[in-house]
Amino acid sequence: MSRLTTRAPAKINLTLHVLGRRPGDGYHALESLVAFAGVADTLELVPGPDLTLDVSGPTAGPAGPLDDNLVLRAARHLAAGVDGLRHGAFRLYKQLPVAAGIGGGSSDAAAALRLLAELNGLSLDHPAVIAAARATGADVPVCLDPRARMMRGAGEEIGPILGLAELPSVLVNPGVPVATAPVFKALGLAVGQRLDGAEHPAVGGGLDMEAVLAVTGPARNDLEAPALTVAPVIGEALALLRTQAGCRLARMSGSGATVFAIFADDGAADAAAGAIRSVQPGWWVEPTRLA
Ligand SMILES: C[C@](O)(CO)[C@H](O)COP(=O)(O)OP(=O)(O)OC[C@H]1O[C@@H](n2ccc(N)nc2=O)[C@H](O)[C@@H]1O
Ligand SMILES: Nc1ncnc2c1ncn2[C@@H]1O[C@H](COP(=O)(O)OP(=O)(O)OP(=O)(O)O)[C@@H](O)[C@H]1O
Repeated sequence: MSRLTTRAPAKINLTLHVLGRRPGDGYHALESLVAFAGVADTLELVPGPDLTLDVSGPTAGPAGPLDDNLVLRAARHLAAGVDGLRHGAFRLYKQLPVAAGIGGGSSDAAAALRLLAELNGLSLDHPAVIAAARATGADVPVCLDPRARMMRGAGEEIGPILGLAELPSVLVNPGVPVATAPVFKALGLAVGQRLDGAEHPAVGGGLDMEAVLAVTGPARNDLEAPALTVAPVIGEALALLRTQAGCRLARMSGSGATVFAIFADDGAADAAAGAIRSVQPGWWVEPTRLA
């Protein structure tokens, strides 16, 4: 087999409810409606005897040391679970912002597992693939087959594909890296603590845009308030999106700092992206679709 390639799209939490903090590992129990954007990193794999990684692209530097890259970590986890796993040379083109709440590293890791699964004739629901995804990070399982779904538990419970309508959107990252752990910590929950009334509304399949807005509008991202204490500029990004014509919903993704807005149509999303870029030329601003 020659070169294999795949895209690693940005993950967007359209909603994120924190139900409490689990006894044992102290991870937070979540319910989140996750969708994926048209903007992506790209990953290729040239099969060969050595497991290696080369990273290029505008955000290659912030992604950190090669040896710690989530692509290699995921590959090592899979190799530990599959005797004689075939691997090779990965090449990652990194353009998603890093430490940004859009699961860039998780999506890269999941992309690596997809390519390795393809090379080795493993299905994505093979127990070793799922175990490697879980061991690599909480967001990796939902990124394995990147289509809109509910995610529960600490990220390990993945619901069926929902088949959401494509949502014209704009993603905005105000340029401040935000690490995930301090945002969860700022919630201030004790291990074992449960939050009452935090349940997520039921989400059906095949929703059109109005139905998605009807479900997501009254829902929340419970990490938005703690993230705002860590990076107040998130509030400026949200305010700027909310003043754009055709904005139907604006919210933070994941643990921030990236915020997204859903627009009435692609034209409104493009116009909003242009307007935001002209006011904030240093920010990462991408019109896209979520699904
Ligand atoms: C905020 C989300 O992005 C929402 O999709 C995820 O829950 C976080 O996913 P992630 O970045 O892949 O998270 P990991 O790298 O596994 O964990 C980073 C840190 O976040 C905290 N963490 C993560 C997930 C979770 N459900 N509860 C947590 O408390 C833990 O302190 C953990 O040490
Ligand atoms: N391929 C990669 N891309 C980005 N970051 C990586 C990668 N591999 C390792 N990292 C490290 O992982 C950390 C988290 O980066 P990432 O961009 O995945 O965060 P995030 O967008 O906040 O993720 P999430 O939404 O899952 O919380 C970074 O600080 C970086 O050093």
